[in-house]
Amino acid sequence: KIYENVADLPGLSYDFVIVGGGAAGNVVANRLTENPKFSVLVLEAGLSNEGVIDSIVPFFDADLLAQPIYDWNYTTVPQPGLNGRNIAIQRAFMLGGCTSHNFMVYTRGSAEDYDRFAAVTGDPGWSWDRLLPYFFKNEKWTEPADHHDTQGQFNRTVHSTKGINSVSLAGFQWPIFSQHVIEATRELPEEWPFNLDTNSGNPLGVGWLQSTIGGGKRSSSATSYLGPQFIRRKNLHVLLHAQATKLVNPSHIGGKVAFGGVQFSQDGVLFTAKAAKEIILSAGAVGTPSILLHSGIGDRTTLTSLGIKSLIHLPSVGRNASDQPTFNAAQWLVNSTQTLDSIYQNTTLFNEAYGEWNRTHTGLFATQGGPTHLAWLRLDPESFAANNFTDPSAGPNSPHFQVIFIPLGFQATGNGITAGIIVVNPVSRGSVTINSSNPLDSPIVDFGFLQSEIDLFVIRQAVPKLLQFFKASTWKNYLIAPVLDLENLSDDALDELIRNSAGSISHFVGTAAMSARNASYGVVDPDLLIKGAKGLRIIDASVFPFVPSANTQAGTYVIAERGADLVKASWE
Ligand SMILES: Cc1cc2nc3c(=O)[nH]c(=O)nc-3n(C[C@H](O)[C@H](O)[C@H](O)COP(=O)(O)OP(=O)(O)OC[C@H]3O[C@@H](n4cnc5c(N)ncnc54)[C@H](O)[C@@H]3O)c2cc1C
Repeated sequence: KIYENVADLPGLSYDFVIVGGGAAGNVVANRLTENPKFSVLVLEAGLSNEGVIDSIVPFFDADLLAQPIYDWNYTTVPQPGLNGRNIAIQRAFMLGGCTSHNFMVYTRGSAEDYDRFAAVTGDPGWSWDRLLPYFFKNEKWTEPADHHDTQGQFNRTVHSTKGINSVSLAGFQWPIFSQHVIEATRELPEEWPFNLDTNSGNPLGVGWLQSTIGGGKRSSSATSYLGPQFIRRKNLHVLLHAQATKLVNPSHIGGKVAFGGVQFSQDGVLFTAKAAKEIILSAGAVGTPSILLHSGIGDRTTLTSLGIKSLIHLPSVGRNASDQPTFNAAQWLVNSTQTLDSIYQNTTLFNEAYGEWNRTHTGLFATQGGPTHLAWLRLDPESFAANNFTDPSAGPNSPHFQVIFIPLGFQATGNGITAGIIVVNPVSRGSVTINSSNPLDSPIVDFGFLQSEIDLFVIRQAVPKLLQFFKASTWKNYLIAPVLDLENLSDDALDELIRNSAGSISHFVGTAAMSARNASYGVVDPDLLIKGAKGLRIIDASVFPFVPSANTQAGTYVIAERGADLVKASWE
């Protein structure tokens, strides 16, 4: 059951207390309550997702992001790599976490990404082969809203229809634009090969977009893992408007620190939820390290200087943060009215599309207002060596950059298209720190964007490769002109443009990374237990040792599915 008010909860003592009802937290809550003997409380700081139309209609994703009440409204510190700009950090303040407001793009990454997790943690359980069953537990492959013929658009054998969270091909395909993208892959099969399914573990190439959408509606962790058949379980309680402040009642057991409960604030009043078995932090890559630091888990010197009693000296808390920078300046005006610009510029078309969605959950609004295809590509490995860089990818079958093809030029008048470039293996690292002992103060977040020259290099090298794609003859009568003449920019001018315009694709991870049991760094062991603590685990995007070469929700779901099994294995 979902509660809005702490006074309505039957009690405050549970077997498991999960902090954060986001991508990961709701998976863990669902899986643990499969066992009727386990009682679970989820503490979620944000609002309900129920009935929020901008979270339900896929096309309204951008409208939702523009509403501050559904966001934590954090901003980064000035980013030297972005010429000193601060950038907005989008983090959902609602049940379902970022899966309730994200762009719904479903991508898993490469097999090598997960094999690298297994290698750095020394636990083969994190390898692709061992995680594939967890991808399948998560994914419920669903026919697209328009029931179009999907032959040649995906590989059924790498998907599962038995999971919980819906995934589908787009319910509206932008046929003219899509045809050009596919035709260009035919013209340039060496550089831009078509890939039937980029979610097979071998992502290289260009493939059709897959999204966490089912029946023309967003499928979030709240609508799926807390769906009606689950949330009615007697042993599953979710409390909204409950912001965890810190872990409390520490004791020492066998040389480890155990915490008796989680302190949280509702309407300015503090309460404590007790966990008899485990506390699980799933507050995301910003929230989780903040709670740890306020609980005395982090770098001892920093904590002591803030007047916080240090309980576990773990300097890696809040370090190793990474996000994938994105550069969206490759835009063209096009000779077609069939782009998203037409919908945004024409109220009649907009209302017709909304009417269709309201009647049948089909049409333009049954898919997000974004990409039709994604490409995952490599740069020449020798170009890295020639510039004294080490190849940052997880292996030869993993990409260096992603391209998102969007039939939208962001034009006030006329029509256009955009091809966004994303650095999928950033080497730059940022941090989450605190500068006060008040847990309700905002943490200090640094993305460290483009601090390592190699990240800038990847974008600079990707630009000419991208321009080459749009030289394929199929585009000839379709493209009118580029919005910016990227082709004739000097390297210096391009670097400056990148630093002045790059932004975040909101794939922030790694702030409480897992590492091998005996490693001298890291925050959690391969079982996701906090080093030096007892009965305390982290299950969310904070534990990624590296960001996978993917959008991060699928990877987070999989960490949570396996994480839930690790918890169960300890207690069943
Ligand atoms: C704008 C945006 C677009 C994105 N688009 C995509 C996409 O298209 N595809 C994709 O794969 N990924 C996308 N992502 C990334 C993906 O959604 C995240 O990686 C994923 O949701 C992370 O899951 P999580 O469980 O770690 O954290 P979250 O999903 O953020 O969940 C954390 C939850 O904890 C709650 N919380 C935080 N602190 C506290 C506290 N102190 N007390 C109680 N509750 C707390 C939060 O309110 C939130 O509900 C996007 C992210 C954003 C922000």
